[in-house]
Amino acid sequence: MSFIEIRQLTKQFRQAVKEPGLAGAVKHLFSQKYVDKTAVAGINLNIEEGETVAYVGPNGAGKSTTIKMLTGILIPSSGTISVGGIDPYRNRMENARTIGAVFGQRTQLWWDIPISETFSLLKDIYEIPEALYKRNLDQFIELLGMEDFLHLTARKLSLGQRMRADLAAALLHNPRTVYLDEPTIGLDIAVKQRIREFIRASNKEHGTTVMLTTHDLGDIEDLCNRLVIIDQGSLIYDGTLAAVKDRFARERVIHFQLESADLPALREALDRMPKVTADRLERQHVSLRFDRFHITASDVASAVMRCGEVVDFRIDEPGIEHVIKQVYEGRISLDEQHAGKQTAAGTEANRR
Ligand SMILES: Nc1ncnc2c1ncn2[C@@H]1O[C@H](COP(=O)(O)OP(=O)(O)OP(=O)(O)O)[C@@H](O)[C@H]1O
Repeated sequence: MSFIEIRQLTKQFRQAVKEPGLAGAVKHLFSQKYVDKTAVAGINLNIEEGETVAYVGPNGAGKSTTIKMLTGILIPSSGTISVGGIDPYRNRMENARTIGAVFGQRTQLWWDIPISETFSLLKDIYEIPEALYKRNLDQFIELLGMEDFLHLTARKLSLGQRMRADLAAALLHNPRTVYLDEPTIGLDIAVKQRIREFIRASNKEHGTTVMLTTHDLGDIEDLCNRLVIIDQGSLIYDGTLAAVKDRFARERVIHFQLESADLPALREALDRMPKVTADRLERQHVSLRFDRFHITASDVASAVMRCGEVVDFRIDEPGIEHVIKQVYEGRISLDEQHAGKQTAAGTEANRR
């Protein structure tokens, strides 16, 4: 049995349908209409203890809803969840003792209490032994650089300070699992780095299982050994980031700086070349996107040189950000991976 087991997990929300304007609002008072919105549509997922999983997808894909069901905040419409043998919703108290959660958009700190006192209250709530509390607190203060704002109330903290304090509060009791929903949103790069280092250290030192939702590809690259992509409530990929990169980093963009170019001739030449598209087509700047498995960079360059005088050129590989965006937008299908052809940890786990 895996540490986290999710079976056929589904969540539907009832959403009120209102016609626009005041008339619509009044009409709704007398005859309410609702539609059922499926936020999570039959997800199956196994996660082993100590894994660091990025749970990503476009806006509205169902990420936060899944995390809320895992933390026991929301009850599934159907399906089951087991986290370390516990059903998070039915055993909310027991579950809460073994997990930590950070929701980047909302703080869990007491607004009007100094951060140091919040930590001390959490010690009592979670019944953290004195020695462990002291050791964790000292380490967290140092790793997260919190010394300067421990005496301030949450209300007075900057976003970056607040996120660090939230993270420390979530991990003070050494939870076996942490759910991080956008933990680096809106933060500058220095604070992001600190937070990522802190999460890495916790995973390494305590074997904490980490499930992270993020729109920041840097978070995934720095922290996660497994990538799960969800779209419209369903899993569309479960594997490694490296596997996505290997398979899809086939696209290249070649940029030319030209003295001048015969654009109509170049357009005609491009029409004859498969899998080559123009990102930019101007007399002095041409950027062409091509599939390196279909055509070589030198063939693309030769075609451009026949239509103009090339002064300089450069070839770019697409970042993983671009690849994932294309997956979201449905331009790249990951069905092959999802069918289990790859051997990534996730798919292996899901076969068991
Ligand atoms: N309490 C709710 N009531 C009604 N619909 C909801 C509720 N919570 C979420 N939804 C809907 O469920 C879908 C999934 O929402 P969810 O917040 O899980 O997406 P997400 O992947 O976390 O998106 P984002 O990246 O924008 O945070 C969305 O269409 C959303 O409008």
